[in-house]
Amino acid sequence: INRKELLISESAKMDLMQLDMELIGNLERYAEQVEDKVAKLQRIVQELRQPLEAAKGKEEEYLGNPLHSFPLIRHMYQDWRYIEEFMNKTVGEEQIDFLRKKLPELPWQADTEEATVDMIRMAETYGAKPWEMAQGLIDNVAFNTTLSALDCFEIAKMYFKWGYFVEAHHWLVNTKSLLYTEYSASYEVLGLNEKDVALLQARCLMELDLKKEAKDVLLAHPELAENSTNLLNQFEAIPYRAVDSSLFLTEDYKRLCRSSFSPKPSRLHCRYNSTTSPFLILAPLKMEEISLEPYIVVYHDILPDKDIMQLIILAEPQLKETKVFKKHGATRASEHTSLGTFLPFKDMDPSGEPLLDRLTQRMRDITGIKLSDRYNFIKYGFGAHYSSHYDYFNASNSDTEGRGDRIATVIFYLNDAPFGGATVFPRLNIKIPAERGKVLFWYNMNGETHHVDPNTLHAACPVIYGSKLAMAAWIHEWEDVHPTHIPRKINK
Ligand SMILES: O=C(O)CCC(=O)C(=O)O
Ligand SMILES: [Fe+2]
Repeated sequence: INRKELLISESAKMDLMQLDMELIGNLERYAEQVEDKVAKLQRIVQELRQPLEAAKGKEEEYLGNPLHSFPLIRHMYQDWRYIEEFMNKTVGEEQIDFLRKKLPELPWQADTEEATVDMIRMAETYGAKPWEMAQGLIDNVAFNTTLSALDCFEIAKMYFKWGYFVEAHHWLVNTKSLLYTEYSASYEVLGLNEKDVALLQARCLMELDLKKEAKDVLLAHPELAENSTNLLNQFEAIPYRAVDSSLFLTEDYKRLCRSSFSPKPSRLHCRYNSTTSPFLILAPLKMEEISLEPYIVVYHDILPDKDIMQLIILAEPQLKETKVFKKHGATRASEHTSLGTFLPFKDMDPSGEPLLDRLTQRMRDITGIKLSDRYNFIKYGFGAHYSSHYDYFNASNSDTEGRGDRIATVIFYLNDAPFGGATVFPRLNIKIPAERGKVLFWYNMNGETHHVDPNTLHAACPVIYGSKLAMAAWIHEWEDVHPTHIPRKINK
């Protein structure tokens, strides 16, 4: 398994499940071996006890019989030595070894942290309450799964780390109620105990200035009650120093992503564009103008199913992690969690070239301008997102050299992402649901002045269920742009 792909690639997760199954089987064999030893020990206990039980109350008479005293002496001399040996013998060493060897292949702490951040991003973006999330309910999508007390505790700890004490406290309350209601014999083994939960809960309450409540939590716990005053004083003396969260979700982003926000039917009507290319006079185009400044338009039904299928077949085997990290002050935030690949790629199936050429030509017919040489195929799985960003660089770099900045963006939607996954423009109150066959096009820069337009800030909402397949491509300023085809300020 490529570690980094653990969170997003389905095949990596499949491998992980396979390994989990193997480890469970191994643990079961271990338990059988231990059981076997226990069964033997219990049988021996019973056998050894029998003669003594028989002698109870008539010990002298019993020992007078050499047929009794001989076995006693022999047994005492011999058997206990063997029993000691047997007791000492470890069982299931093979299984312990197997587990030890597999440990390095298991997810690491960083993987768990990232997965926890993804869960929190889902909860925050879609406004899912801890108990809803624990029941598998996110933004009105019901999953057939639940979170355990251990899962909830992890989320609580992450919130605490960031100094989100109210949220941490909610998740701790949830952890507690799961601790009590669930069959929890295994929690002790798995390192979760009520004491730790209560301690963190008291700490949260102190940070929230709820001293009395904090004390009550400690008093309710037998191991903490005695020490409660001390603990509270300690908490008070050293206030917790929170670590910056790496979420950076704006209210507008959250509002737009939620299913409670449905895109307004655009007041601008669909029209048939037959101006950019003679080709389109014959085949008019269904276009939906979403905004005039910046110019944003959605084209419907211009990607045939056959092409979509072929694109997916081409790209799937090539998908790699495309995580983009951006520095936000002192922390590195994962901006973008998805799998991706550029098309074309080296040694691509030759049938891909004509397909991509056809797409480029199609977009040129439609928009009047030529897309860059490469398409960026993206696959977002559960929780995968792209946080708010601009597509322009507004700086010179290797991408802009000789061809200018990304003046326009095209997004092809290659499947339906019915739950989450919309593209949103938080500053424009615009939401484009990810629907198969649609093409979204917009200008990042003013068509005349080439000034970058900060209102083009956009993002991809986290995917709640299934995956989202899309393809992005960019048009650069000086790259075969036919200025007559750039819409002028239409609304004047
Ligand atoms: O997937 C989306 O909806 C947006 C992707 C995007 O903004 C990008 O690739 O730059
Ligand atoms: Fe973008």
